[in-house]
Amino acid sequence: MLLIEPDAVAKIDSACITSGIPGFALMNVAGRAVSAAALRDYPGALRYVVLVGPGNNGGDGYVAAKALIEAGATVALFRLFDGQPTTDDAKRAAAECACPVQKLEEYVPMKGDVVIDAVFGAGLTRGLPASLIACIDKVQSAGLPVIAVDIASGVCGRTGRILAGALHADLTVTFMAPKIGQMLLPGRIHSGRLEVIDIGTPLRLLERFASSTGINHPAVWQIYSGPRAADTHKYSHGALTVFSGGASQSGAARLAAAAALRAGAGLVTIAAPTEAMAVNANHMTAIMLREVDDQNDLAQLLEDKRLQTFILGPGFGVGDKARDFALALATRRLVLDADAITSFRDRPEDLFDAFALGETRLILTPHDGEFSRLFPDLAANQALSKVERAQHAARRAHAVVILKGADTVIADPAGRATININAPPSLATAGSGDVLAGLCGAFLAQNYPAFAAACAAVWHHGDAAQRAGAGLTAERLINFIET
Ligand SMILES: NC(=O)C1=CN([C@@H]2O[C@H](COP(=O)(O)OP(=O)(O)OC[C@H]3O[C@@H](n4cnc5c(N)ncnc54)[C@H](OP(=O)(O)O)[C@@H]3O)[C@@H](O)[C@H]2O)[C@@H](O)CC1
Ligand SMILES: Nc1ncnc2c1ncn2[C@@H]1O[C@H](COP(=O)(O)OP(=O)(O)O)[C@@H](O)[C@H]1O
Ligand SMILES: [K+]
Repeated sequence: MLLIEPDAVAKIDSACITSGIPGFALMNVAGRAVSAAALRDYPGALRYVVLVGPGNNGGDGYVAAKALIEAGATVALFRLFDGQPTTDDAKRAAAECACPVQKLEEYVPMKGDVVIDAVFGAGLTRGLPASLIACIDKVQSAGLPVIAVDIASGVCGRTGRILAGALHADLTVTFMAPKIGQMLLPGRIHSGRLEVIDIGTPLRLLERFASSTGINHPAVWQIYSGPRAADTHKYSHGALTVFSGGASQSGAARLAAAAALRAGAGLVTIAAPTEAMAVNANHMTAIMLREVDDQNDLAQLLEDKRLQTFILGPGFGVGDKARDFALALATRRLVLDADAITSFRDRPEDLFDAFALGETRLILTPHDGEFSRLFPDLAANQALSKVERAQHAARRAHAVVILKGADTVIADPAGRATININAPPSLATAGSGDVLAGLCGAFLAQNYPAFAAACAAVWHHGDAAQRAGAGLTAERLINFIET
């Protein structure tokens, strides 16, 4: 699904005008859609309180106020700052709205109020003024329902960040397409339920100015999935090898391996050190087991050219061995997770250089902590959004980066990115990252390109968790994977 950045809003606006669609016409549709949503969702409101700002977001607010009055509702309008609106369209909307204007400071919340936030939208450039923050506090402590126009005021539409204060909306009525900041945290939480309104912007303009970032969706990998050919065999359907840690840390590799098998990898092998052979053998049936202690054993394993895909990291332990193994696997497809990521904290370039040439074949799956070990400068750069951090990292590492969290971002070296939105919070459970690594390995082994494999893995991870419901454990999660 398309996403847009706030910068694109003004570009689309002027392209519409060039195409003969006046901005005021769009504003009218937008404002009327807000009033319709308010009447639909809160028909029992005693008063609709419209808070307006100086730009076109405020303009939408004047249109909504006018439409609500025409529908017979009681409306009160409060304006941030003295003076007239600053844009021609907003001036016209204000002039056509008969509702008396009061100062924002004068607003006293009353039971039965429904607040419509039309203060700032795509044009927010800095933290909120003190008078608005005071008003937000009043609204929020009175527990009033809030409908945000386009974006909840205070949320940055590019990063999802809150600079200084922001409203918590119950519903956001947004226009044209969702904004990136409504998908990333904490902006997603501040947006409440999101309703996207087609205000008549031509699709060709939307597509021209849409972000290269989209919402993660099966359309990204659909062309690579499909039924198995009748003459398939287990090697052609993806042979995957997962490296196990020592005897007491071997569970993570088994979780990854079991998830991969469930997700359709044809043949899954755990490569374990001698000390972990018995424990692995005790816990596995369909998964193969192979003894690999050191680099010599690994070199022997790699002589089998059918083995093209590997997972290294879950429970593996941090250190030289993880680093050496990862570098030895540089000509194969590799999912690098957990300890194996941390193992490169002092020499990340060694990893990046090893995978620099040829097709993208490395998937990195860091959570924020692991990310900051490999990319400390990107993690510390407050100007970057989570999407931008992942994009920079992917370019630098010549890898697909899955930057995990409640708003997981997947990025590739070419600048493509998706934001995943189907993951429930029940995934915050020990071992669920190992299951994700297994899913990545499964799709990579089935010859999905790395970006498609990563997107499919993250989506199926969330999908399985949704179906598993409450009381999720990593083991249970695996049983709900359906690909
Ligand atoms: N196709 C379209 O384009 C359509 C767009 N539509 C609507 O237009 C909205 C975008 O409108 P917009 O560009 O006028 O921006 P908006 O959010 O109203 O704010 C800009 C004003 O706020 C000011 N300002 C900013 N931050 C501030 C702060 N922290 N504290 C104080 N002031 C601050 C800023 O001042 P400046 O930074 O320039 O000094 C400027 O005056 C969009 O979200 C949607 O609702 C619809 O009508 C449908 C068609
Ligand atoms: N609040 C949340 N909502 C949705 N998904 C989450 C949330 N918290 C964590 N996750 C997901 O759960 C997984 C946790 O992985 P990770 O941090 O590696 O944990 P572990 O090491 O315990 O397996 C990641 O895929 C992450 O995106
Ligand atoms: K708003």
